[in-house]
Amino acid sequence: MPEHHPDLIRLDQVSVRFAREDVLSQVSLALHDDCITTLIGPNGAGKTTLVRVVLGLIKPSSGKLWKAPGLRVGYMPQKLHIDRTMPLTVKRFLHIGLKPDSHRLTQTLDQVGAGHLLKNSFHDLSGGETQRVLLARALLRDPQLLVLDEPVQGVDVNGQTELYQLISAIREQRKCGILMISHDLHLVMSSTDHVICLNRHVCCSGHPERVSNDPTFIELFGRSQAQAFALYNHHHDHRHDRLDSSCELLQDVHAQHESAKDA
Ligand SMILES: Nc1ncnc2c1ncn2[C@@H]1O[C@H](COP(=O)(O)OP(=O)(O)OP(=O)(O)O)[C@@H](O)[C@H]1O
Repeated sequence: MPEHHPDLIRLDQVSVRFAREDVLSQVSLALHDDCITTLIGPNGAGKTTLVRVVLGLIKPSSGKLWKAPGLRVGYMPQKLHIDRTMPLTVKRFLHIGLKPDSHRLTQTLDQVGAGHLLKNSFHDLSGGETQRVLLARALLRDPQLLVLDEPVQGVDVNGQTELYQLISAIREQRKCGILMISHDLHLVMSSTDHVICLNRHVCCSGHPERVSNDPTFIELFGRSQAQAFALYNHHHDHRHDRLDSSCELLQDVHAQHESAKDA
């Protein structure tokens, strides 16, 4: 990782234990300004748990977590369940718990290609539109670190590529750090600076190319996946060195729902 990119967060030998089982074991990592770090690993590998540690939603059972003082974090959750009986436009959704002025709101929605959705019902958005609105919500915090938990979930293949391109563009424009969970190695590798391959512990980490050739990566994902990536990596020709907590949000949504019921 380039040394001129300051650390935003450092984990030192962090372990998380649920019901006497180590879900994370002695994980050490650093997240940097203006760098995309992609977290990969099989189901149940502890990826979301690690993200929740980074967000401060889970306290490590042991080890240390350091955050840059005053760090602003924007979080795009994997899923968000909002009661459909609650009428909710995109505009209202983006105001919950945040107080963006209308210029900033419009500007941010435009940045994610969702400016035309402002007055639409949040419930009726497509998968890709929902992800863009969730991304806009994370960006409204003007984050120094953007944390994206499977940002293309529920999006069709073309939409996935567009969303990953959008994430790269956001990093280019804002120079923020990005931590992203992804299963789409072939789509994200070209814009990723650093890959962490997790299976409850860090199996291997580093530059995408190095990780794809690591025996533990091949063991975890299979040779065909590794070869598919190697092929992709061989053919592309661009540079590698340049790419709110859902709990809070849900609490805010429920508070609004309760006050709407009381009114
Ligand atoms: N609060 C909890 N209490 C007990 N066990 C938990 C808790 N949260 C997660 N786990 C367990 O920890 C393990 C890792 O879960 P986690 O959601 O972090 O994995 P993941 O890598 O994000 O998986 P996926 O790719 O399927 O989303 C799983 O076995 C899960 O059941």
